[in-house]
Amino acid sequence: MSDTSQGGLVTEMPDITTRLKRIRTASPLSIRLLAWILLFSSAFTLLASCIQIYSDYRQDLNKIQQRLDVIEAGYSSSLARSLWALDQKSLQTQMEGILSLPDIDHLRLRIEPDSELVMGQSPRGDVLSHSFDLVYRDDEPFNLGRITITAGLERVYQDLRHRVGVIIATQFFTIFFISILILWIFRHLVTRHLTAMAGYTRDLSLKTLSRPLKLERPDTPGNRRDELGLVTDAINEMRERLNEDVARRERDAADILKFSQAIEQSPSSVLICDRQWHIEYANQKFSQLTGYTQDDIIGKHPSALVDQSMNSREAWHLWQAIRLQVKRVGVWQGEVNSVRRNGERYWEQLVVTPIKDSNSDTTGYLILGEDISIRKRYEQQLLRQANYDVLTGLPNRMLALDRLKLAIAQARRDETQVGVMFLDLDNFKHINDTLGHDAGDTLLIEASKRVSSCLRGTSTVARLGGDEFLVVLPGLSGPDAACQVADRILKTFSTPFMLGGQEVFVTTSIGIATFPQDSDNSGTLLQHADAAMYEAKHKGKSAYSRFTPEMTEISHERLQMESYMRKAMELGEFELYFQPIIDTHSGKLVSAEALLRWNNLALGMVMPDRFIPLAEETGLIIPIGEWVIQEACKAARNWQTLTGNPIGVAVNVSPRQFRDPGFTDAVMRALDASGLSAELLELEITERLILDNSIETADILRKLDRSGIRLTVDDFGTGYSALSYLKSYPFDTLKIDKSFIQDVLTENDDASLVRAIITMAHSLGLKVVAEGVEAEAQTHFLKEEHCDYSQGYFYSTPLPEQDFIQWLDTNERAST
Ligand SMILES: Nc1nc2c(ncn2[C@@H]2O[C@@H]3COP(=O)(O)O[C@H]4[C@@H](O)[C@H](n5cnc6c(=O)[nH]c(N)nc65)O[C@@H]4COP(=O)(O)O[C@H]3[C@H]2O)c(=O)[nH]1
Repeated sequence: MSDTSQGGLVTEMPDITTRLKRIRTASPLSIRLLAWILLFSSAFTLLASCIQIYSDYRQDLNKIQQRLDVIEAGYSSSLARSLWALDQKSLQTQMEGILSLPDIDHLRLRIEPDSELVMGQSPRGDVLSHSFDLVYRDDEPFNLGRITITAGLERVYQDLRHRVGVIIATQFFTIFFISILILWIFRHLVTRHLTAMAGYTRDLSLKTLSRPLKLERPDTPGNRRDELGLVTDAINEMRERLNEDVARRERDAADILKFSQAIEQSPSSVLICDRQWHIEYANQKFSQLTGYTQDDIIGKHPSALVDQSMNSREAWHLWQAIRLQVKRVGVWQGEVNSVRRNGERYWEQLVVTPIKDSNSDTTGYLILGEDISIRKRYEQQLLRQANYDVLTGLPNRMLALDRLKLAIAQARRDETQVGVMFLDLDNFKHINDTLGHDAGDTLLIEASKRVSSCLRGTSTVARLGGDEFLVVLPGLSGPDAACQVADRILKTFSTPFMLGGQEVFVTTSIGIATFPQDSDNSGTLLQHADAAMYEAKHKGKSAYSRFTPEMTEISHERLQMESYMRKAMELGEFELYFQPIIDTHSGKLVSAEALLRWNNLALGMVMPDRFIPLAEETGLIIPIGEWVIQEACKAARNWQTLTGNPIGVAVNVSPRQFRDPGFTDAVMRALDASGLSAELLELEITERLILDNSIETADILRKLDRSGIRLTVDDFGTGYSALSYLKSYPFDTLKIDKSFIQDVLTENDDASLVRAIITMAHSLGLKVVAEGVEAEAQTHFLKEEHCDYSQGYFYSTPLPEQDFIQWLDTNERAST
């Protein structure tokens, strides 16, 4: 039994507990409500009951009063008669009759003159008395006495109490049950839902956000419109908004994480500074690059990280300039010599930009850095290569010309003179042929040392190529000073050279021209010195000659060539040769370079190196160049028709031609006329042209690029070889000058340079053509180094158009 009862208890417990819980959770509002209902309804019913009881009480009193009035009306005359007749029995009967009436407790009859008859018991408590005279009417009225009837109110009061009790009891129970009913209805319709809402809101968290609030009631339009429905909607809307906010925050957080990881793992070093340029953040790459940890540099100014050899004032000026430019232009880019923690210096390319918020207010600065030390080293090496002669270590033609121009400018200011000497070793070709190239090289090195030993520190001796040297003597007091130097040079050549174990006497011929007497133009001074040198050679070797105006006649030849050239177009003396450009890996033809030849009756076959500079100088290059492009496009279209394959054509463009305002139109016309697609035309532009860095150059290049024409930097390595410039222009291809390819297998320096150029070009997205490939071994090297295309005698020499078509035919058959 006990088990069963315990079992019953156990099973009932949760129900009771939940009920209690519910009552506890529901009680405050319900009980308060119940109390208010009871209070108001009790007060109301009490008031109503009081009014009711009072009115009943008044009615009872009225009834007694009416009864008394009725007694007076009914009994006064019969009592008076009985009294008149002294009929005691009748009187008594009547008085008993009155006494038997309800509520009448006592009668007092005062009979005139002084007797009194009393009947009934005198009531206790409140009474209602009524008296009237007993008058006998005969001829005249006789007042026989006065009767006083007393009605006790005890019964009325008892009734009243009873009624009050009944009313209060029924009202209480009615109110109580109505309240319970109301409470139940209210709980069912309202408070249980409010409790559910409270529970839902209490439990609401990011985990439960996806669960909407649902009340346990039918989903009817009426329910949806009532207050509970509105509050539920409001809570669910709030939940959805929170959900969206949370999702947005999660997305933002994921984005922020992604960006911060990208910055942290960026291959460039990243510094973030606050508005006062104090470093706030540095990424891993920065630490790898500089050796500084975040803690070392946080709060510091970036100027603390630049080259220590730069004094703090310089560093401050540099950062001041950066700050100003960033403020004005919005970005600063440049190369800075920075220092690692271990004191090692390195070059980095910096880009500094402001970080702006949504209101475009600067909140900090971003400094991106890239280690360009390797590129810089190669650039310097290339620059050296471009400016210095590898064999002798002397400046080359280009640098010598620069120095001559500088010396002339300086002399103009100081009103001094500049001597220009052209030196040529006599019989050098003969020595080279008989004693071998090594002896030739030794001679050139030794000769350059002897010439240098005769000069002051401000003078320049340069090797122009072969056995030709140029000496620039700045700040001379007069022309004789140059002659003295020439004398000294001739003297040093009087001692024999040790070449291949033998003593060899080598002499030199020197031509001298002086600024300003002979010319004020560097180019003309060189020509004059050249002419004077020929004069010295004619004099007999080991001599020097000063320029005289008569020597200009020598340039007569040049003038003649110019006049022939002017007629060459009309006479159809120009012809295009084509040299194949081959895919290094597959060995297949990709395109051909158009190379101009001039067949002149008097001069014979003239090579472009001889006549193109003159054509440039005279401006004839513009019509000639236009003709070349037209013919080249026509030829390429023809190959396509013949072979069914698209074969490109590369055309050389000289600087003057490129800068001609009609150039781009001429190119477009040639494409239109031939029907060649623009992608098959490639324009080769020398590196020197882009170095002028002018806006027009960039504009023309971009215009050509937009039309689909491919652009190549020609003769790369012979100019300033600044790879950084290449980034700014839309070039597709870079052509390594043949001078590098020639010695690629014998000179380590050349090999490493070619390797570096290919790597750098590829990193800039450029294809590479190696020019001057003459041996199969070179093609192996180029394949290993992933050089894209090759061109040179190994594949084919430049061929007249008909021969090239034949070559195409054989080559096609060979490759299929
Ligand atoms: N040693 C050696 N040389 C090789 C080899 N493969 C090709 N070459 C030569 O190297 C030169 C390559 O042309 P470039 O560097 O553009 O240099 C060209 C180019 O700058 C200029 N040129 C040629 N045709 C034109 C033209 O139509 N317009 C302009 N503006 N310049 C031209 O004249 C220069 C000389 O042209 P070319 O005498 O035809 O000389 C050509 C070609 O015959 C090789 O394996 N070994």
